[in-house]
Amino acid sequence: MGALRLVQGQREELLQALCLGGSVEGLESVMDLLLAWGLLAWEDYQGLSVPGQALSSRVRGLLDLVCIKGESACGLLLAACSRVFPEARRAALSLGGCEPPQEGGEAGPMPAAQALRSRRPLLVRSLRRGISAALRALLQSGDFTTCDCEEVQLLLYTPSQQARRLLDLVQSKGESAATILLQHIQKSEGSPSAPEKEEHPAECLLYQKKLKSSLSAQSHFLSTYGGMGNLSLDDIYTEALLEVAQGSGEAQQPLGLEDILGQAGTLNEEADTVLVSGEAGCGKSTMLQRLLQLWARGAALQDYLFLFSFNCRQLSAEEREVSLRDLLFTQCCWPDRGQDTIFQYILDHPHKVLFTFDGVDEFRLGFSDVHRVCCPTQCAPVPMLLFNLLQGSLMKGMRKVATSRPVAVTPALKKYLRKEVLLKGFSTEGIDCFIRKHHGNPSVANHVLEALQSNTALFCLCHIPVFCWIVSQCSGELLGGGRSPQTTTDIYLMVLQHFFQRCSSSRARLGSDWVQERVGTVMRLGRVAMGGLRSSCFVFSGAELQRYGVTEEDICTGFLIHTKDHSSPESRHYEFRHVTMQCFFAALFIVLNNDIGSSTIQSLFYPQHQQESVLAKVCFGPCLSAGSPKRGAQEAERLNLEITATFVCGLLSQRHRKLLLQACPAPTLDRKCRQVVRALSKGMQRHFKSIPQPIQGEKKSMHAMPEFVWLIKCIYEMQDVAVAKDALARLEVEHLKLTYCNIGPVECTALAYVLQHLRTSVGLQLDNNSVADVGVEQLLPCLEICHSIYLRHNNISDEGIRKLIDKAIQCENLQKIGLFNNKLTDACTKYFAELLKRKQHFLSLRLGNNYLTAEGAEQLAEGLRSNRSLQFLGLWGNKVRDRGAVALAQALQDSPSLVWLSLVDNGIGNAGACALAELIRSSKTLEDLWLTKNCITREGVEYLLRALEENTTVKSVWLRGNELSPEEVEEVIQRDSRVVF
Ligand SMILES: Nc1ncnc2c1ncn2[C@@H]1O[C@H](COP(=O)(O)OP(=O)(O)OP(=O)(O)O)[C@@H](O)[C@H]1O
Repeated sequence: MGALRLVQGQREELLQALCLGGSVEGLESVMDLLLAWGLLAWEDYQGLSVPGQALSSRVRGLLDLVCIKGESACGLLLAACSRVFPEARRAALSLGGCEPPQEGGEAGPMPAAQALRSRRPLLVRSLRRGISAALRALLQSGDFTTCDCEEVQLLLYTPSQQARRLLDLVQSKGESAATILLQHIQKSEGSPSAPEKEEHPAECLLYQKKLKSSLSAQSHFLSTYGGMGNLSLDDIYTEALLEVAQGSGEAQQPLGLEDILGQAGTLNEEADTVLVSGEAGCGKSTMLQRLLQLWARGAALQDYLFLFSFNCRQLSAEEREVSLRDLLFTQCCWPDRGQDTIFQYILDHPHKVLFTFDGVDEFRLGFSDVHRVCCPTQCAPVPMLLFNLLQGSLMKGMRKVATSRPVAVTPALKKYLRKEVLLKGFSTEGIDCFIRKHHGNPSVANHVLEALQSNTALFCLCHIPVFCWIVSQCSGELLGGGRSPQTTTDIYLMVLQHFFQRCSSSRARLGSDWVQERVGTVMRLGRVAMGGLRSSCFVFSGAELQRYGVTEEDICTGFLIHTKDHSSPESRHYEFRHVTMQCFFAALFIVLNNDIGSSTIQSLFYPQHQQESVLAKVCFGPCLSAGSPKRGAQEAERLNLEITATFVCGLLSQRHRKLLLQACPAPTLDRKCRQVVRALSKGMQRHFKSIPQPIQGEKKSMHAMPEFVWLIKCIYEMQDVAVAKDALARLEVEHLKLTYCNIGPVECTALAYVLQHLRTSVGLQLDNNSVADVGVEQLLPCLEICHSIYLRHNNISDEGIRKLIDKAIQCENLQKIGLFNNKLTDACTKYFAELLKRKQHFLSLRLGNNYLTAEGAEQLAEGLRSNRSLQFLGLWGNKVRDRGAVALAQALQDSPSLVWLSLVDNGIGNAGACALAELIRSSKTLEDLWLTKNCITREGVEYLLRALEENTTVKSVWLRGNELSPEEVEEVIQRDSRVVF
């Protein structure tokens, strides 16, 4: 198809691709190339760059212009797009095969202004990091004024945009300015490190020293360990699992700490903010703390001269309006001298500065990009300043690392992210390593690890570092022989007891009535916790605590710790050791307080329907002074309430009845328990009501939202089979979809506990979560009820498969397994072979994008040979090569059931094609054979064509991306239309 028709036919797609993410970078890079290739005259370019014009109208203008200019102009546009677009965007478009004009073909020297145009894409790249030096050269030559320099360096521009503004301005100044610039660039290219080897002013170096020593001191200890032994971060820090979030299109590789700021997973080159997201207690703050510590020691991120670290919990307490300068110097680190020089240096060298913001979800109002602050000296409310820094309106080019819980990562924020990294807690090896670090004594560590091995539910909980910390902290209680914890409530009750024991005056063990003895402390801290949650308040002044009646003795229990670095050092401030502990105390308060009525419990379970803060009124009452609850996007607040609700369920479980009766009469507990059960049941019903009627021919399917997973976890905490059964009594679906729901091992335990009570069998789709081998093991109890299980992209290895298949063989209903994109190797194919031999009603096995080779295929073939039911076999993206393809084809030749086989991208050549031709010849059932992206030549295709002549059932053989010339492709299509390219 001609280029003009390609552009006209894909106008909408090109428009979208050039406007993607609202960034002008794509369009401007394309225009750079078109200017360089001479397609755009200078006037055309200026017409398309009118300030204030919307990006989409600029793109439309460009598309109109190239269409008017005709076929070859369209060809160049497509060629430019194919150079600029990343692979995923290119793949979604048809960009033809137009070649750009030969570069460097001009005869003889050309005027400098013209050279700037024809070398523009290169010059933009080389100027990006040396704008200041180029401007200095132009100032010195008198071609530029200071006004010109300021215009180029507007903070709103990205470095590439600044480079373009510079080139445009030089063009408009004429030949002399262009000559100076070219000379300057040639000189700096001759000594490439020259502009980079900038000397830092002495004041900056001194300030850096102060910043480093203050960060070093701040990051030495972990706050959870405050006052409990002297473990430093160095002694206890354990690597947690970091992964690039989905959407970058890259394979999921574990990341190291410094990779957070590296290139891997970048979605938007022009954005500056990297977001690390993870659930409560999974280690976000600790990870940042480690990053700061490494920078302060000179062990990481040394490209950054300054690192400013902010804790959003503390920032959100700042009610004054502040400027960027205040934020750096007053809130972070005060420079002893040369404030102006340092601040100017920061403004001039944004790429030398790194900001970290811990817990952006802790701002009462969610991220918003409505109000703009672009001037570094303008005062604004702190959240506004922070949001402008994150989105790059303020201090463009300065890198930021922010952490947040996933709920607060809204689409509005995502737009401005350079990339998103997921923090997934400890791996199994991480748990082992943490526990050994925590317990200096190896024999205690071994005992704790043994206790965990024998209690898989607890072991799963330990993947979340904060739980791992509690379990380690309470090793005495854990090994003491009592009932081993199963739920999060169990382990928080354990830590409650542990802390009371620690501060008990007598060394003797607490008596069995310890709750009764300590109920006063529990209620006072509970009231503080609850009031704080409802107003997103996590830091409390001494005076506030006094108003709640909190005593010195209460504080000594250790649940509250001093807040580090609070802005008003004259008065002490406190916070709970971890926010989950605050949630737990709030839950204790709700359960034990006689005055709490049904509306409170209701507002806990229906947060979206809450009226003006019923809980706040109950709990804060007259004490409510600072920060009354505000309306707004309070997603993180909702998450804390959800955690609290989960604890409420756990506390109301029959298992803890005896303990709580010490502090609360039975009728009160009964009443609350009934209310909670009703709320859970109603919550579930709300979900079921949202299930759409199935379209004809499709299965009745429910896509669960994260709230569904939370309700399931609440039910699990209650540990009451009757509640689980009742909750699912009215769920009638054939397919339950729980994709992208942050399901890890802990959630798997809860899901299996509840879903095993489903009345009819379901397809359980858990794709794109973090189930892993431990999670697979937890899911086994509900495998009986599954007719299909999909676990695509879940970090599962051969060990997980061993356990899965062991159970699957015994499950009558199970007919389909999907394991695309995990970590499976040949070591697991013997299990699948066994499954195929033993289950003669099994229908579908999909193992694409794993690490299977010919050896694995041969083992699988053993099972296929004796199976009479398999219809779908997917092995896309493995490496079975010819030997594997031959083994599979031969094993499937007598299959009476095979309908669909995919061997896409498996390194298969003509020998494999020849064996597959035999399969085509003999099969009476095969309909689709996928052989895309292999290395079959025309000879191999001939075998397939001949076999097709003898087969009437096959509908398609997919062969795109093999080794055929365009003429051969054309000829083959003519021979048999079932061959698809
Ligand atoms: N990498 C780690 N190494 C050792 N201990 C860790 C690590 N990560 C977390 N912990 C332990 O877990 C506790 C909670 O972690 P942290 O506060 O970093 O979680 P978070 O994700 O920031 O939680 P939240 O979202 O609730 O603020 C830490 O105080 C520490 O005791």
